[in-house]
Parts: sequence; structure tokens; C-alpha cells
Amino acid sequence: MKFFQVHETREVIRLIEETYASLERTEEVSLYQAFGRVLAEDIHAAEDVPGFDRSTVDGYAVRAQDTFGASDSMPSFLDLTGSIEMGKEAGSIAPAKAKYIPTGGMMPEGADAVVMVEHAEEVGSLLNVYKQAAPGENVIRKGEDLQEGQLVLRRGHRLEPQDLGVLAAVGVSRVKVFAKPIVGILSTGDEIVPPETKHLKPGEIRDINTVTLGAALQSMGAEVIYGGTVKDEFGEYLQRAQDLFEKVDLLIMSGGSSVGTRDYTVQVMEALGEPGVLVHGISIKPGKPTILAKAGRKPVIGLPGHPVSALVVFDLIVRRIVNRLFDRTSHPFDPRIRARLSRNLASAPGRSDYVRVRLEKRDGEVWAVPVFGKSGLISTLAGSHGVVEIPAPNEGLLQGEWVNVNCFVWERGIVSEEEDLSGGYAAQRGPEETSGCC
Ligand SMILES: Nc1nc2c(c(=O)[nH]1)N[C@H]1C(S)=C(S)[C@@H](COP(=O)(O)OP(=O)(O)OC[C@H]3O[C@@H](n4cnc5c(N)ncnc54)[C@H](O)[C@@H]3O)O[C@H]1N2
Ligand code: MOO
Repeated sequence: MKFFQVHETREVIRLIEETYASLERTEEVSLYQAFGRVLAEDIHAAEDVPGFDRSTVDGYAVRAQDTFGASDSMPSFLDLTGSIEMGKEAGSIAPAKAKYIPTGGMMPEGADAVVMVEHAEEVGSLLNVYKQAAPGENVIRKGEDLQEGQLVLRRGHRLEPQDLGVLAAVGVSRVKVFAKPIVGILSTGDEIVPPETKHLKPGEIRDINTVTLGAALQSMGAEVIYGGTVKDEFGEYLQRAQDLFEKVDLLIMSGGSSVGTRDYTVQVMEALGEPGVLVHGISIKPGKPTILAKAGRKPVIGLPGHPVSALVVFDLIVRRIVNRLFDRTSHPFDPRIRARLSRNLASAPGRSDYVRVRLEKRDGEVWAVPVFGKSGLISTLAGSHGVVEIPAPNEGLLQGEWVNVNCFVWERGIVSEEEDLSGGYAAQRGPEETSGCC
């Protein structure tokens, strides 16, 4: 065992990638149950979306060239040859003809633009057009949304509401997703009692980490088994850990990770199975006494008892392990925002510091205001919006400096400098195609 030989964060992240494997357990769910689940297959569009040219307005389907030069004082005169009904075949139009078309209606063969009703007037069987239309105006082209054969969503992508819309559009009503990883949480400490405890005895404190870690896990799409609290007694601790370990894909233990005489977490982890403890100590603050182990194929993690440390380490390290379990590869967005630091921050070189900050808007700029306090004070975390990292080689950051604030947005993928931020959409569009309505 590497007893408190601290490892650098980067080294630990690499080890996570190399050591813990995807569960490769999948299931099929309907679109109605797919929100928040992680895709276990690439999805290709089996057909064009839409499958036909459609109008985006209520108006008249025309050949654009028949309207060229039209204005209030010099309208174009077209023959009105009927109406298109929603969900029905649209037929065709000949030159100098027009058909009424509702929003979403199918464009008739021969028409390439729609004149809005506001810009035209029916006079008997004639249509006066007062504004010229450009080819393609007010029309969504066949396949403009998605093209047959196109890769639309990638394996490893978490399904958001808009993704479910894409699946519905291409007619995929059931999808293969990764099974939810089952994660067990066990909190240790003689002083820790359940949050429901009305009256605390001297020396007792209520269990904070079980609920904070559980919620963070749930927001990532994991299924949580709450193991409750266990006393600092090796036999009982091991028994409870073993019972929980049998039921889960990942076991998280909070507390007892340091080097106190009753800190049994390392011993319990070693006893759960080979290869045992891989890392005891990371060069970060808070969170130094974090433990990473593996028993058989399963990851077992020991988090520091201090509530701030436990949640900050979850965000930085454990999130990666959970994502690994369902092979989650892509990121819906970058949760870091740029802000200016409101005061100097000192740091000891050789370890990465994660300083809690509150975000404030001052004169149109976002400022990161450090929230100081010991890592045992959960209220400091509740009063923060994220953390600023002071990387290991740095001795601090200066007031007014622009920094990245890693916001506490629990549901998200991993974002680091090296990783691409393209999101789950396989299709990348040019900037000129990203704007516009309808
Ligand atoms: N001699 C040293 N002592 C300590 C070191 C060290 O390097 N040398 N590291 C300190 C750091 S840093 C941390 S963090 C803590 C971590 O200790 P443990 O993981 O062993 O945690 P405990 O001692 O069990 O608890 C620490 C603290 O947190 C409270 N706690 C524990 N579990 C919960 C919970 N579920 N909910 C709320 N609060 C909890 C506990 O009562 C203690 O006050 O070690 C330092 N010591
Ligand atoms: O994990 Mo400890 O909080 O570094 O103070």
C-alpha cells in the first residue's frame, strides 16, 4: 500500500482511465424513459427529416421567380389554384400559379418559396403578391434537419430533452442505453448519526456526506444504495462494507480515510479484495486523504470525512469514475465560467488548491469572491457557486486576474483542457448555419 504518498491529480486521472472499466451493461428503454440516460449505441438517421419540403408560415406556395420585382405599387398577379391540406399530398403548381399553404404544409412540386398571407391578397381566383420572395424563403427543405444515414448521436452521450426530440423525429422509439451504475455509500465515524436524529448527544454530528454524495450521484444518473452510518469498529465496518459491496458497481466510503488510530477505511478496502488500495493521498487541498482502490473489477473509493472535501473530491475525481462506468464520453457543455478574482489568493506550491468562490456581478463583469472557511463547514459550500483551481506549480493568484470558475453543476460530463467540447452531436455546423429561426 502507498501510505500517504500523495499522487498528482493528473496521475490519478490517468490511473482512473487505465484502471476502471466500463460496465458494458445495457438495456433498451422507450423514449419516454430515456431522459438522462447514456446512449450505448451510435444513432444514425434512417431517413431524411423532414421527409418533404415544408412551409414555415401560413401563405402561398409559389415559384420565387414569378414574384421577382413585386412591391406594394407593382404586385405580381398569380393564379390561385387551390389549397394544400396539412398531412396531405400537395400536388404541383405550374408557372405563374400559386396554392394556399398552411404552416408546416407540404410544398407542391414546382414551388420553391412561400409568400406570407400578410404580403398577398386574394381577389377572386387571382392572387396579388406585394412582396417578392427569394428561392427557399419560408421553406424547410427535405433533409435540412437531418439527412438519411447521418450519424446524429454518439454512444456515450447523455440524452437531453432535445436529443429525445431528434430520436422522435427519426422514428427511433426505443434506444439502447447503459444500465444505471449502482453506487453504494457508507459513512463511517463513531460521532456520525443519521440526519433524522432530533437531539444530538454530546460529541455527535449529523451525517451530511451520505445525502450530498447521494444527490450528486443521482444527478449523474446513478442508482444509489444508501448504506447509512457505521461505527469506527473494524469488524462491523468490514461486514457492512462487504454487504454493500456485493450489491453495487462502485462503493464509496466517507470518513476514516486519514491516519488516525481509528481510521479503518484503508484496512477495510484492502480486505474487500485484490488488488486493493492503489492511491492513498492526492496532492490537492481539500481532499488530500482520498483513497482509490479496486476489489476485483469494482472501484472502491474512500473520501475524506470533512463535508467540503468529500464533495469537492467527488466533483474532481469520483465523477470521472462514475462516467467511466457507463462509458460516458461527451459533454453537454463546459461548466467553467470566466471571472475576475476579487482578492489575492496564496497557495503552497506542490499541491493544487480548490478555493470556494461566490460569483458576483459588478459593473457588468463577473467576479469570483473567495469564500474562506475550514473544509468541515458545509455552509461555506452552500454559499459558493464553484471553485477556482490554483494549480500545483503556482504560489497563488492575483487580485483582478481572470480565472476559470468550475461551477457546481452536478449534472455534466468531464471537461478538461485536453478534451474536445463538441458535445454529443456528430454533425458539426458552420457558424453561418447556426442562426435563424423556424
Ligand atoms: N495527522 C493528520 N490528521 C489529519 C490529516 C493529516 O494529513 N494528518 N488530514 C486531515 C484532512 S485534510 C482531512 S480532510 C481529514 C480527513 O479525515 P478522515 O477522512 O479520516 O475523516 P474523519 O476523521 O472520519 O472525519 C473528518 C471530519 O469530518 C466529519 N465527518 C466525517 N464523516 C462525516 C459525515 N458523513 N457527515 C458530516 N461530517 C462528517 C468528522 O466528524 C470529522 O470532523 O483528516 C484530517 N486529519
Ligand atoms: O481533505 Mo482535507 O479537507 O484537505 O482538509
